[in-house]
Order: sequence, then C-alpha cells, then structure tokens
Amino acid sequence: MNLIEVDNVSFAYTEGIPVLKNVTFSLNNGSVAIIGQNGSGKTTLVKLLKALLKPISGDIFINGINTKETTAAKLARTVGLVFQNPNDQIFKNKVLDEVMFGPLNIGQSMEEARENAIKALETVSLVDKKEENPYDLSLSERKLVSIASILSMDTDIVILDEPTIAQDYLGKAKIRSIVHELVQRGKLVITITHDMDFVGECFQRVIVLSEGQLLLDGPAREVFSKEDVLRSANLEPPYVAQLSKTTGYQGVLLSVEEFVAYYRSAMEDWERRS
Ligand SMILES: Nc1ncnc2c1ncn2[C@@H]1O[C@H](COP(=O)(O)OP(=O)(O)OP(=O)(O)O)[C@@H](O)[C@H]1O
Repeated sequence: MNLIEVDNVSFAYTEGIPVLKNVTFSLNNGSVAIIGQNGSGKTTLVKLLKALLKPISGDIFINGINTKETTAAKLARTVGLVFQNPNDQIFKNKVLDEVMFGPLNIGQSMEEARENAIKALETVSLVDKKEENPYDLSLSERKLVSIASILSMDTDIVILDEPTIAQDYLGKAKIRSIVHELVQRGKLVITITHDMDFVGECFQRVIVLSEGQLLLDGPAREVFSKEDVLRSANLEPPYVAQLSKTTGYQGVLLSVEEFVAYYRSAMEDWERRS
C-alpha cells in the first residue's frame, strides 16, 4: 500500500474552471518537490492531500484512507502541513505552547507533548526561545517555529509550503538538514517551492505541474535534464545545473558539492594530461 495514492484527480474552485486535471501519482517515503509556475495548482494539490479540499473527481488515499471519507483533523496524526506564511499558523503567545498545541491536540499527555515540543525546538535550534512570544521573533524564526509545531507531532508525512522563503543562508541550511533527517527516519517529505536550488540540493523526486496537469514526474536529475519541457512550463533547472552546462559538462549537477567535486576532478585530469 502506498502512503499517498493520487488517482486521476481533478479539482475546481468554480464550476467549469478546472485547477487540477486528471492528476495521478503515488508516493512512499523519501523527499518529493512539487514545482510549477504561479497558479499551476501546487497549493491546491497539497490542500487536497491534507483533506482540506476534496477532489471533484478521482480519489486520494492517505495510508489507504480515502480523503473523501475523512477530515483534516482526523489526518492530523499522519499528515503535517507547514503553511507558507507562519502568521496563518501561529496563534499562541508562547513558542513552547505553540509547538505543544499539535501533540496535545492529537491526544498526547502534557508531559509527552512537552518532551516532543522541546525535541522539535532543538531540531530547529530554537529551544532557547521557548518562553518567547512568536511575534517577537523574526519572520525566519517564526517559520522555523511553524516547522517545529509540525515536527512535534511526528507525522509520517510532512508537507512544507515554500519553506525557504525569508530564510538566510543558515536558515536554508537548517531546513535542508531537517529534510535529510526526516528522510533518514523514513518519513515522506513533500515541498512545494519556487526555489530550484533547494530542490536540487534536497529532493530525490520532482513532480512538475503545469496548468493543473502533471507534466513531469521522476528523479530530480532526470527531470532537470529536460530543459525544453521545463522551459515550456516557465521553469529552469537549479543554478548550479545551468552553470555546469557553461563548462561543457554533459550531465546535470544538482548541488554546489557536486559541482565542486566535478570541477576538482576536471582540474586533476587537466593537470595529469599537461
Ligand atoms: N480559494 C480559491 N478560490 C478560487 N480560486 C482559487 C483559490 N485558491 C486558488 N485559486 C486559483 O486556483 C489556481 C491554482 O492556485 P494554487 O494556489 O493552487 O497555485 P500554486 O501553483 O500554488 O500557485 P503559487 O505558486 O502562486 O502559490 C489559480 O488560478 C488560483 O487563482
């Protein structure tokens, strides 16, 4: 059984104006980025995965349960969704209370919830801010608090909506390490993002939506090699992939680490031959 099964799903907010058209894919554990230009249907798709919306045709199964027969609240133990804007998610006036809210809501004891919240705050390096008001923190820190409040529930599926927005270099590095750690622990991590560098560095699989349809679905390296198809959806491969092309490299490099390793071995080759 797949963790997520999306079977021929269509959706419209307004009758006759489809936003998603016959989308089919399945996901298990690992990391998946859903990309596409503005309005291609990414946020709608993750709201469907969380049962905040229901398909008008087709079905979505989460752990075998049809989202038409459940609610977002009932899925809270399985699917955690971190909103793009932390201000839409945060409503407590103490960081610790905010991060404990989810665990308490799914029935954990006070002690268990506190323990899980502290663990989650350690993961995002904000345990020292646990007594503060989230609104006294920077936007970047608030975003990390909203991630912690999902991590504290230890769901099998973690969905991150534009996690790198408002993050500086260190914040992005922190989010990358959180994604890697979750994947290592066997979770399914889904992101929707416009940040192709983040996708290249962090995500194993890429799903491309274009005008509500699934345009590409495959390993990141394969998807980013299809430049013409990406261009037709107004998307570009990660910067490092584009840079490596200018050096004559034939494949697709996805991260700075891969670029440095390639460049180093090319220089060694060149030195050996000269
Ligand atoms: N609540 C809503 N009511 C009506 N139309 C909506 C609603 N939410 C989104 N839409 C429309 O649905 C389409 C898909 O929007 P969606 O937000 O899913 O796309 P997206 O790929 O996430 O875009 P972005 O990258 O800009 O966040 C757009 O045309 C949008 O205007």
